[in-house]
Amino acid sequence: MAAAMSLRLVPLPSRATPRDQKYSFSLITCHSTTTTLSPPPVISLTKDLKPNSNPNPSSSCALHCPHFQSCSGCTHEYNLHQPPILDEAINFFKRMGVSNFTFDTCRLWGWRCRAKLAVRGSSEKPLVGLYEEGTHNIVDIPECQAHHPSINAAVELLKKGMAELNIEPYNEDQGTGDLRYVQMAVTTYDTSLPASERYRNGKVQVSLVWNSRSESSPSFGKLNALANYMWMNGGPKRKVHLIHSVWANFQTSTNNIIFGNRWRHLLGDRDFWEHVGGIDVSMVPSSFGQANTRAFDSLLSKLHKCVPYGASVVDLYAGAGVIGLSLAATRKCRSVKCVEVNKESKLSFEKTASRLPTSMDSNISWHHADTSKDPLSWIIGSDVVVVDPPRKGLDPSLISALHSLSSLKLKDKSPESARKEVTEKRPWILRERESSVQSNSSQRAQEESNSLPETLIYISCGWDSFKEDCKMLLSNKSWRLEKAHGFNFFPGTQSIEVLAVFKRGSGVNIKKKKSGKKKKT
Ligand SMILES: C[S@@+](CC[C@H](N)C(=O)[O-])C[C@H]1O[C@@H](n2cnc3c(N)ncnc32)[C@H](O)[C@@H]1O
Repeated sequence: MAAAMSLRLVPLPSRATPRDQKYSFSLITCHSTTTTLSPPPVISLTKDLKPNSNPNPSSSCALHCPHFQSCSGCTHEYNLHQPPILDEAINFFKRMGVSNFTFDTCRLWGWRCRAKLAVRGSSEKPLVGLYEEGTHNIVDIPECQAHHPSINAAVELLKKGMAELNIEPYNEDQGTGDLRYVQMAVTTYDTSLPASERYRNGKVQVSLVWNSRSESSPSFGKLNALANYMWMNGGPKRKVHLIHSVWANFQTSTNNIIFGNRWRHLLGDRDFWEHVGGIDVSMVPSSFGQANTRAFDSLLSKLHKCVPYGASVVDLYAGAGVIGLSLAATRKCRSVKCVEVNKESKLSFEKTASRLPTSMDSNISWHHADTSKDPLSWIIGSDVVVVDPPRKGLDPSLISALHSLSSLKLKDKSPESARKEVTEKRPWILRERESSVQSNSSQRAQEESNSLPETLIYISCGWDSFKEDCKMLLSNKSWRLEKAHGFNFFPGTQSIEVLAVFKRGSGVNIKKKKSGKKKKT
């Protein structure tokens, strides 16, 4: 069984030097145990957050993973509460004018609720894991400490099924074999269990990426047999109900894109629900989902506090709209527009929206669109812009649009002129209706306003791109950085998740500019 953890706050050892005492990190020690997973703790390392000196590994939170170094998934073994990048983040934000940067850490093991794993090797001895750094060799990671334990258990079951049914893993060189990848996503939302037991009893939605074009290919029988094996041995009739559902994805391409375009639900519940940000969230396997469900939930709690009640919000790079919809529900937003390029996310958005409280009076819509095309048209009319781009960061056209806002306001003083210039270009008006979804509890027509956003909330999983984007946003003084928080989304890796809140204008100067302009007219 995978190690679980307990966390406890302990006083500093009496031998601690005055220098050590400055670091709030020193107050935390971790103990790896073999007990089952407890509910996820969230620990805020906020007070006196200072760059780390030279932490002593022996008193730190260690990974304890047998695959460390051979597997490329984790890059550091000790002090998991303090990713090495944290020092740099603290210093960066200080330079950008934010000295009260906070960092929330979360569970250190068993945090990954979503994993995409390559399947290679042979049917008798399948390897299911990640690539070894810089090679095309797969490292088998049966005891991965980052995975939710249900993922490791489901992988073990999969391997047994492959061996029994003689299922050949994919061979990259020859393009032969059946099973290429597997995606394992865990739901920890089983309301029949007490809340304290839900996390550790997570159930797995298994997606088998099959090396064929469709259900009509000759190997479909084998695929069905494997799905049935997993269901019979891990489904609801077993003492330990591990498998939530089984899906197939068909992919024959020789490039390294994991999923093909064709999906088929095979067994179990089609609907997959999780509860984050105060709402029930539906996730189809083809849509983006956050890997660290609990840490995402704590990020959403913090994010909610940054959005005024009744605000009009645009959620760019929205996926299935989890962020936008959770804001709609918790902040009673006047309107929420979600913009996403992956059309597969639409279904999840619709299902999630259908479970929102019926009493909500909010215009909610999801748009299948590329944020980089005419981004200004999405931004105008919103009070708050939320961006959660992929690791590569914001599209340059979006940065330019965000830059141009202050000059726009100065130019277009009359609402009529702004409306004339901007409204005609708005994609949610011009695009085909079927590419968007509107969920409107009051049947009120979509409000169109020409207000410009005062708040920009940037959620980032790519530290390097965030730094560049942040510098760009601040460069022409159209935005200022108000606050920033970090989250330990990926313990054991170099990555952190950042939530940064920008306010429009450079502060005092904006007033001077406004009054100067007034005098002229
Ligand atoms: C980091 S994910 C965030 C998803 C969502 N905010 C969530 O938390 O579930 C980034 C999302 O941006 C989408 N995306 C990437 N490029 C895009 C673009 N140019 N326009 C719109 N969406 C894009 C991806 O498909 C993905 O769903």
